[in-house]
Amino acid sequence: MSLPATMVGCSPKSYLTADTAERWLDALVDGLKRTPEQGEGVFVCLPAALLARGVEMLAPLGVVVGTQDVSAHPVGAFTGEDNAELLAGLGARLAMIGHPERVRYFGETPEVFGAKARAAAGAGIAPVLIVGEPERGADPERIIRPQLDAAFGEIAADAPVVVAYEPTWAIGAAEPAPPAHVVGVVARLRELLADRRGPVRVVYGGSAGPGTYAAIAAAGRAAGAPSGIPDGVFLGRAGVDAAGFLATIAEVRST
Ligand SMILES: O=C(CO)COP(=O)(O)O
Repeated sequence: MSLPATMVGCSPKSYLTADTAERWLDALVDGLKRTPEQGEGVFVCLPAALLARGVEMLAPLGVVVGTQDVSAHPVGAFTGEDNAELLAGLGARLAMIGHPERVRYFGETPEVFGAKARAAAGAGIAPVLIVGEPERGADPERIIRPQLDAAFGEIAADAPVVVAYEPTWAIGAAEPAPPAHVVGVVARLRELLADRRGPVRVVYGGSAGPGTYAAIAAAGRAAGAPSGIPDGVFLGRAGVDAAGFLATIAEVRST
């Protein structure tokens, strides 16, 4: 599977209901249809219950649709689970793995993340690996290396992956991580990812919204570090507001 060169996306987490999801999808379709690029370079990671509807509405515009989770288990007697074959068959091309909210609220471990990455990649779904240090001031590389290893130990070197740098301390925060910090970590991440043989994209997430990508890109240029500029941003709250998501998409496309 190929990945778009630029990737600007949203995980609406568990903010949506049946009604608000329909309005959100309608507003995205409407906004994207007004742009020449339509859904090119846009991705969404939806709750599994909204996957089929999201694919139906957004995939025709070229939006890459994925999920926020994937079962670590195969097809079989695992009540409540959404196996990777099922998700892939419904049109999922991405699956988020390793989000700190999965650790905090659901007790997921690096072993579980590895098993989920294996299941996703085995079904042709690109893992969106969420990595980042838990506290402000912690050494990002010391944390990120084992996070990457947990997944890369389980998937082929040529499997496509998206790496979302999301420092835990910047998720659900008042502001995103400082742009210069993001540039430094993303530049190092690209070095750590250099031996991947398949497509790799690096995005930034954590209180991102309109203005975040432009600020990071400006910091990367000012530092003379183009490799520190991510391939896009990954929104949570700010993207649940369709206007905020569309504004961010326009900004990334024009930066
Ligand atoms: O966790 C996130 C995306 O996965 C980001 O969430 P917020 O943008 O709401 O901080």
